[in-house]
Amino acid sequence: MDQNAMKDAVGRAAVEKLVRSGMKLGLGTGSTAIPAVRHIGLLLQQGKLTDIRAVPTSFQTSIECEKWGIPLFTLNSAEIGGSLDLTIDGADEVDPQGNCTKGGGGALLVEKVVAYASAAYAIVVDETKVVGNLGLRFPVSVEVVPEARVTATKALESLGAEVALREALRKAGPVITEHANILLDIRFKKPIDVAAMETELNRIPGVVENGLFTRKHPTVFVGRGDGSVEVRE
Ligand SMILES: O=C(CO)[C@H](O)[C@H](O)COP(=O)(O)O
Repeated sequence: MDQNAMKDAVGRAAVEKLVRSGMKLGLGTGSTAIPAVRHIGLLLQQGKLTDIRAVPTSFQTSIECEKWGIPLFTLNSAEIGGSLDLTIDGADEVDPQGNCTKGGGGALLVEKVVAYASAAYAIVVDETKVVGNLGLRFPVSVEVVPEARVTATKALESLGAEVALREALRKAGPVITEHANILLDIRFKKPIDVAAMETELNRIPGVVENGLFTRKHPTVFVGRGDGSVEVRE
């Protein structure tokens, strides 16, 4: 089974198991979360789901919801009232405890606000994302105000990280996030205390948010090459 089919299968499995009519849903960003959004859209169009109120985590997700007619709100909308029943999102890496890193698609700031405002949290990944320790192979994303690029880089290096400014692919210069910030990608040489590091990174002046997600205990759906989906509660 190719990777796209695996992402489709894992997104569908999470929606089938967890999404119910009447829910207030956080919808994630990226190539694994979007098939879950599509499946919700399909079920709404078929009348198998009703009264879904969705909060998207990015421009990409909003566009996908618009395509499917999924009703969109913000966390501030009266219809949402700052809390969600469930969020489904992808991840860059997930460890055996369900801690994960996010932000490869640059949307970590709203993804974290939405995740931490959700009663239940589900992560959908393919099997290549499952690791023993976070942040050694795929970098942890750190969203920083542009004015703090150099000072934050030095502070991150003093925590033992290798730091790289995320460059845009088809534009000269850095990636600019949906909140007009830059992203520093940091990689560690040895395993870190992920919960402590999530707090520590946000203490650096100019850091807006970081891509370590350790305060939720998600249900993790892992898509495998043979087409099966493992559910880790
Ligand atoms: O955190 C994210 C975006 O900010 C994504 O969920 C994460 O990067 C995984 O994306 P993909 O499923 O495309 O690999």
